[in-house]
Amino acid sequence: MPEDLVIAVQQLDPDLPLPAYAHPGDAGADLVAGVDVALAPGERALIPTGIAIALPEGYVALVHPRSGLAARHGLSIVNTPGTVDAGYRGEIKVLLINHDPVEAITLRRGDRIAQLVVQRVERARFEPVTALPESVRGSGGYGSTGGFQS
Ligand SMILES: O=c1ccn([C@H]2C[C@H](O)[C@@H](COP(=O)(O)OP(=O)(O)OP(=O)(O)O)O2)c(=O)[nH]1
Ligand SMILES: [Mg+2]
Repeated sequence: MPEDLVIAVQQLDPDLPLPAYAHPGDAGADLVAGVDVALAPGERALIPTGIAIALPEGYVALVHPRSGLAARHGLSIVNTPGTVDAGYRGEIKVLLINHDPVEAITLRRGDRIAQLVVQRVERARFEPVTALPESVRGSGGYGSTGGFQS
């Protein structure tokens, strides 16, 4: 097993847990809501998680929705996946949205609302050119290979 990457976490709200993996091998560490929330159908809200982190340079943390909450309640994240930059030292927040057309969603402080995926990331230098190298796909996109059968 590779060694864990150690990430410093500041607990802005000491009663809330650190991000935690539910199982060995999980990619996402669960984040909890720092407050009670009620979301009407279609409503969104920026929810604090009670933590701030210091990612090492060369890493990013992505805030992903939890699939169970999405499937059962229509709960997702507006800007999914949210991007936590390595230099960010503020509180991690989650921009939740209730996609259910009729049911409100009620969440309690401490409920697991999202998951944080830590990844290595490249820093690019964007270099202007007059022509790009050719590729098999070329400029085809947005359904150029077809869609559903129906
Ligand atoms: O789901 C998210 C997304 C972002 N952030 C924090 C960390 C990130 O480093 C910072 C800025 O995010 P982003 O770059 O996506 O937002 P922006 O609208 O471009 O703001 P800025 O101008 O501050 O970069 O906000 C979160 O806490 N949760
Ligand atoms: Mg930005």
